[in-house]
Amino acid sequence: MHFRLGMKEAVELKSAEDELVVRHVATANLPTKYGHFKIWAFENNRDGKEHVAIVAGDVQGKDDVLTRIHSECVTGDVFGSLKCDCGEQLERALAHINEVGEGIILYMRQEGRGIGLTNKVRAYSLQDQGMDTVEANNHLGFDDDLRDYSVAAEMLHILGVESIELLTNNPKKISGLRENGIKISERKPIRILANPFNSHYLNVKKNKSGHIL
Ligand SMILES: Nc1nc2c(ncn2[C@@H]2O[C@H](COP(=O)(O)OP(=O)(O)OP(=O)(O)O)[C@@H](O)[C@H]2O)c(=O)[nH]1
Ligand SMILES: [Zn+2]
Repeated sequence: MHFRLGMKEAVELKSAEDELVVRHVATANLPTKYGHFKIWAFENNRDGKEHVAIVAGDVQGKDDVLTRIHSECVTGDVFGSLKCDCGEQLERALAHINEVGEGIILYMRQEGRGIGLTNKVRAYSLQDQGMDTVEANNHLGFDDDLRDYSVAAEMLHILGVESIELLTNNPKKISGLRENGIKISERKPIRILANPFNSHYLNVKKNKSGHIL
């Protein structure tokens, strides 16, 4: 049978297709050098990336759960790059949440603030030639930050937290999560000492990207 959708049905179909769906797929024990956690794997229809949650203790139904939303940084998190503060922030957050005994790290695969690893290396190459982080992104045709926090917010909803204390220096993360229905009772800063390779980067984060440093 042949039929045509009216405008109203077509619009409804489109919004149903666009609706964000995040699903919890599996949970397993994850012993680490920082302590024992559980790892939760999720899938979603927005970016198709494999975001995970690292969870200490029982967070379901709890208020003020200590939480870090960490954006993937392969260079910093894996290779110990000194160009940024990511690796140290991740280690600090894992150790701190383990100490407290209850908390969440969302490891979001938003490499390079959402431009991906290859483009971040392109940006680093421009930085080698004198540009700062923001200029390099703009030169490549990207905004300085492409991250969106809707998938992270849905992961927190699925984990069942009532409210969180967010470990961050980035006010955009706070507003991005709040816009997606997450209650943030407090912001907790992460203080990392600068080194000769990242001091300029940290200054740009403070002066151009609005980080509280
Ligand atoms: N495009 C680009 N991304 C970078 C650069 N340096 C680090 N990143 C990425 O930036 C992300 C981390 O974001 P930051 O702005 O450093 O910090 P944040 O996560 O927003 O804020 P905090 O919660 O305070 O850590 C990671 O995905 C890194 O890969 C860079 O020079 N260019
Ligand atoms: Zn980094």
